[in-house]
Amino acid sequence: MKVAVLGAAGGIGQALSLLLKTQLPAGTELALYDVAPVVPGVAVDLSHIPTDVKVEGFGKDDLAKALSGSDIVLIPAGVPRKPGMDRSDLFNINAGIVRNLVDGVADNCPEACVCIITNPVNTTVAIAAEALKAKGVYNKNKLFGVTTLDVIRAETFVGNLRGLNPANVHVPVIGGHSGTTILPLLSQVEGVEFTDEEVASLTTRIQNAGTEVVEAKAGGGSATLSMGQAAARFCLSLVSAMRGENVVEYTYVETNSDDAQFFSHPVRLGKNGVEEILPYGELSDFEQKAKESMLEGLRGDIKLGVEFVNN
Ligand SMILES: NC(=O)c1ccc[n+]([C@@H]2O[C@H](COP(=O)([O-])OP(=O)(O)OC[C@H]3O[C@@H](n4cnc5c(N)ncnc54)[C@H](O)[C@@H]3O)[C@@H](O)[C@H]2O)c1
Ligand SMILES: O=C(O)C[C@H](O)C(=O)O
Repeated sequence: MKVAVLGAAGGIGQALSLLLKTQLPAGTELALYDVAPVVPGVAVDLSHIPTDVKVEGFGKDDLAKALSGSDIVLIPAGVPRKPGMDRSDLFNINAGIVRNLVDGVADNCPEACVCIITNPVNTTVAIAAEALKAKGVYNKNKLFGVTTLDVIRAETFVGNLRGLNPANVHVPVIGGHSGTTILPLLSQVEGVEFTDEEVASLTTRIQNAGTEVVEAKAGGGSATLSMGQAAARFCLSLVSAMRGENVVEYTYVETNSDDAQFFSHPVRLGKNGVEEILPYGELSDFEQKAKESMLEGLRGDIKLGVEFVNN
């Protein structure tokens, strides 16, 4: 098994690579690619940790070597937000970065599962899909927008509010990954009841959690450590599924449902990526209204990505 991290020298890339070096199964290869000249050093640094995961660093001219033979490609390459920006403000820079890297995936490891972290995820996943289609290698079961951070935040905030261990709390989060497109299904949290006021304030907190970090970092970037943890969880779930285990994660995938072309659902992962897209169940009146009012924006975000590649 080979896992490649593109953007491995960045805030997310380094945290994620550390977690993968210590948690991937023995015998895995971990390829770290970045345009930043520090990337070989990040790989050397990690290589001194005594696990049976072989780490190699690849500089900007070696994308093909980094990707060749990869089974899973994680993409956190690109610029993060500063205070006052929306995720959509990152489109101008990050759209081209994702397009180029996904072209590299199509040329060097077209069968790999591709996990997009770079914002705006609502749009960059559509860009990745269209780029893979243009190369004739798109498989909708192998393209994922990583929305796990919304899930782990929701679990943390609910656990903290109720004095529960967040590790034992499970909160479905559907939709997209920005503002009101992030829709936590608090009505489905087992064993916990919320007042209407709690639902409203928790939903807003989960939707604005990225901004909470951006403001707290005061110009120093966005979530990197919690995102590293979230992406590692998603990658390790995918690895387990590829090795035959039964794993379900919430992730932004092509559904072609009435909601939107791409939508976060509970997804049963398997040897070939998406095994089955599971229904997200019954919504409360609050959740149904919140879903209806965000769909147009989410569809617009997706259209922007489709047009970026095709126009
Ligand atoms: N999906 C999510 O939930 C989520 C969460 C947090 C951040 N993000 C997004 O992840 C992205 C990265 O955030 P970060 O904090 O790690 O940023 P960062 O600036 O710390 O790191 C980004 C890295 O990408 C590299 N890079 C830039 N262009 C590249 C290219 N063409 N090829 C390879 N590497 C390239 C940079 O050299 C840098 O090392 C941002 O777009 C951010 O908005 C997504
Ligand atoms: O908020 C951001 O810009 C980064 C990320 O999408 C997050 O949710 O933390």
